[in-house]
Amino acid sequence: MEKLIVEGGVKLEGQVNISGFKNAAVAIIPASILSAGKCYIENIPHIRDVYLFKDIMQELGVNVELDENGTMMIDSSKLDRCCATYDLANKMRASYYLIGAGLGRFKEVEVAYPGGCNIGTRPIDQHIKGFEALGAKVEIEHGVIRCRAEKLVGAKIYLDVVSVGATINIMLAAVLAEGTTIIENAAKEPHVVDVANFLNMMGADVRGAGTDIIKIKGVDKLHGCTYSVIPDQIEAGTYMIAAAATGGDVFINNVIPKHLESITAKLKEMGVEVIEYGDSIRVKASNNLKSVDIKTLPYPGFPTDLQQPMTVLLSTADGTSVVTESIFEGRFKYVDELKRMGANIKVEGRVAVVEGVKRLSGARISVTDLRAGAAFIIAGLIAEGTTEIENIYHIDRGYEKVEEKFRKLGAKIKRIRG
Ligand SMILES: CC(=O)N[C@H]1[C@@H](OP(=O)(O)OP(=O)(O)OC[C@H]2O[C@@H](n3ccc(=O)[nH]c3=O)[C@H](O)[C@@H]2O)O[C@H](CO)[C@@H](O)[C@@H]1O
Ligand SMILES: C=C(OP(=O)(O)O)C(=O)O
Repeated sequence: MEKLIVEGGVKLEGQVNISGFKNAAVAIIPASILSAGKCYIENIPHIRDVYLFKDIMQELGVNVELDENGTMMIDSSKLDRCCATYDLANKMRASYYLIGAGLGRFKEVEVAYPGGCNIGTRPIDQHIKGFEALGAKVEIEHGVIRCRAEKLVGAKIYLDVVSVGATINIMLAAVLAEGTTIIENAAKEPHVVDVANFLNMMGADVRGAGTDIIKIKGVDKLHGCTYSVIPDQIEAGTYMIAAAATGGDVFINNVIPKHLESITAKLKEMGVEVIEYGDSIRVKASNNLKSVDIKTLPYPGFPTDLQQPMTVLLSTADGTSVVTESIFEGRFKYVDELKRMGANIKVEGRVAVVEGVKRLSGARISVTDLRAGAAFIIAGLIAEGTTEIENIYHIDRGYEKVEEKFRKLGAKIKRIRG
């Protein structure tokens, strides 16, 4: 078992380059099977979820190669059905995109129920509602989701909750359907737009992604293409928060500042200087951070995926902050571990009341999910003494070269076996 050992007390300084967006990559990779042509996807991060998806695709019979520079070649010309077993699909959330993509291409698909971070109940009823509206018959038996359709026909689908996964999955199923599909109350997250742009690059006709109404005119066929994944909004936000937490001065490069506006706004409210350049952001912090209230919301609101790092930042700010998690009811599980480091946080349901303390102290802690892992690294960086972080495979799901990037900023962090 690998662990991360973090020594606290260093102000982060220097430059960090942000990788391709995990949540876009893990949708674009399966989306590529909608075409039998070759796709070259650039800026794919070298992370565990991508490697898992590569395994899933290879197991399905797709030819996939990923080079060191992050270009993935996907050739699904030999694929004649889409069937993903429990062992593959259960390892990650995004495996559910094989349902939309497989249904779109073959009108028939079998995928085991998805896994992913344990942060709440995470139903998929809105995905199913969308597939059914397009004409598919959906059955769930023995943990396997089976969808079949004689043909898929465009429909108007109103999502009862704003769901990134359902929006993307319905887009995937609809691009080769007959007629026009309209998704109302669609998610507007940057990766929804990225997937739509990728689909259009393959010859699809998707309009309105990034607004809450997406129109998809079905086309007969898609072709291969070359596409580059957008920078990771959540990785960028994590380094912004880490810079602020350590009182550092960091240039975060290869970002789209617009995607980071909610984080920038909150950091400024706390008294942190945030300067935007074309494709980089400088975060320059002082040691006196003010408390602020946070409420997670669908984009352009504050992202739930940064709630955990943000709560760590607030744990040593002056005064009391209220953090409301409105997306995933189980996303405060990590707080018990933070308390072992001296944080003063009370959780009631979806609300955490954070009383800023003078300092955290290093402890042995265990990662509960991906973003909790990132949050614990930040906690270790601001704590007095040594923090030992266990179960770091969660972090490797979504952060490329994590200790290398933090070390380049001056952090004392190393990975050990034991
Ligand atoms: C691989 C990926 O991109 N993961 C992201 C994606 O997850 P994911 O796509 O699973 O999250 P959703 O946007 O679908 O979930 C948003 C909310 O809708 C609810 N819901 C969702 C679908 C459904 O059919 N029914 C339903 O009730 C969920 O329980 C949750 O409360 O968006 C989340 C919200 O930004 C992020 O935290 C995850 O990092
Ligand atoms: C929750 C996340 O991932 P997933 O949806 O893959 O579990 C995340 O990226 O923070």
